[in-house]
Amino acid sequence: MSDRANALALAEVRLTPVLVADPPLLNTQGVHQPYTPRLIIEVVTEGGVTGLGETYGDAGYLELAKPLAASLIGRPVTDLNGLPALAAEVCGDVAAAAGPDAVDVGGLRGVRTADKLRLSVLSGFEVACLDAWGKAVGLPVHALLGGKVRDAVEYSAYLFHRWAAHPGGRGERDDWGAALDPAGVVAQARRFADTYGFTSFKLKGGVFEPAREVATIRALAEAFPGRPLRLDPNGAWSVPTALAVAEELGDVLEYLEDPVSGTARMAEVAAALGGTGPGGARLPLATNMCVTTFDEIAEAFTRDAVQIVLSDHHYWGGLRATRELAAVCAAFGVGVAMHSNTHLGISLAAMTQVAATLPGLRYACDSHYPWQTEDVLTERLTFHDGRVAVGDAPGLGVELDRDRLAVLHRRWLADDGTLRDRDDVAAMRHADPGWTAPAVPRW
Ligand SMILES: O=C([O-])C(=O)C[C@H](O)[C@@H](O)C(=O)[O-]
Ligand SMILES: [Mg+2]
Repeated sequence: MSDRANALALAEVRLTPVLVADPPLLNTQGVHQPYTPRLIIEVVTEGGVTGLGETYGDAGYLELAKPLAASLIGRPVTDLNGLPALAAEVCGDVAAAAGPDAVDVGGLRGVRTADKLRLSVLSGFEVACLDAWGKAVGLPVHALLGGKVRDAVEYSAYLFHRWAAHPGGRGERDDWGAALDPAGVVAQARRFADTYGFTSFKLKGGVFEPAREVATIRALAEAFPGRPLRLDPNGAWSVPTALAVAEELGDVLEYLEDPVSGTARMAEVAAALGGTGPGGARLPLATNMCVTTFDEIAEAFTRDAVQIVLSDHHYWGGLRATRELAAVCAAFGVGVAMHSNTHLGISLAAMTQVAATLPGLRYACDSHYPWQTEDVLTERLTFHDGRVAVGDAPGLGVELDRDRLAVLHRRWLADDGTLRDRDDVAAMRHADPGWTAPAVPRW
């Protein structure tokens, strides 16, 4: 190996699970726990460069990350195409943990398959390797992906019905207050717009009966005339309910996200929707639930079940897989945008780097980041005019704050295991002891 290649070989990989404060955000499954698990990955090259990655931190992901971390030692950071085969070889047979109908967090992340679990883990390593590679050669990650086509990536305000505080005084308190009716959600949207400059708005639905959520979208449309609005009940509605909501809101929605559960029902809704929406065009359906793997694309696209796929680089297998997804979507005339789950700044930087390289990205991306008051970076990423600037600093352009990392890791160590897996249903039981995962369709 040349000296240069040797310097790019991996000498050390560090895994640090953390628990991150999360507000009491409501969704159709329940409510967010006061702390959510994330996994921070550091890869260190022989040349002394450290790359950062982040992915889901639930126990099942962490278990796969350990053997993958060990097997990376000695391999070059540039060997990204070798990661899937390596993960398949060393991560063991996780099929038992992911039966045929398994889902993650009640379906909020779509199906749970062995392949997808592996991809969700290796994506964190891919990002860390890209960061290290970029830092080693003095190039931003977007350059390693072929170069940026925009200088800033637009994000939407991610609106949630929420309580002022977690039940029983658990967790941290923030100053957002409750948002449980149209006025509360409009006030939340106003603060997002004023603070971050967001001009498009997504409401997490499926929490209250549809008429109440329709009224909230109407209130948002009145408060922000002409602005793109989305509603996402996470598959909680029946086909007739979805069609009724589409009929009522077709003139103000940019798209309707996962109104129903599963490709077959999405196809039914899409087929029935001809003629609604602005100018008589069909109101598009978006998903981050029924198309979350390459295996699910063929059926969904040939049945015209979805018109926009919300990619999530974590579970699609990384930044390069996200670009492959975008290419497949483009070939089928399907739009692409970006989904988010609670995440920190490393993932926001990764999302921004890859989004900057996608020519066909026409929708503002989702991000939970403004809800996260804690981070592991020395400097938080910032939104201006609803956008994150795409810098040209080497790698992801972010730096780890070791003290913050240690604090959030200590919280993970101190937990007795109840918060190490995201469980919105269990969190809801602190407010409503009889709460169980709602049957779908809920309405
Ligand atoms: O668009 C989505 O479905 C999501 O962002 C999934 C998340 O889990 C969301 O429901 C949440 O944070 O409660
Ligand atoms: Mg969604």
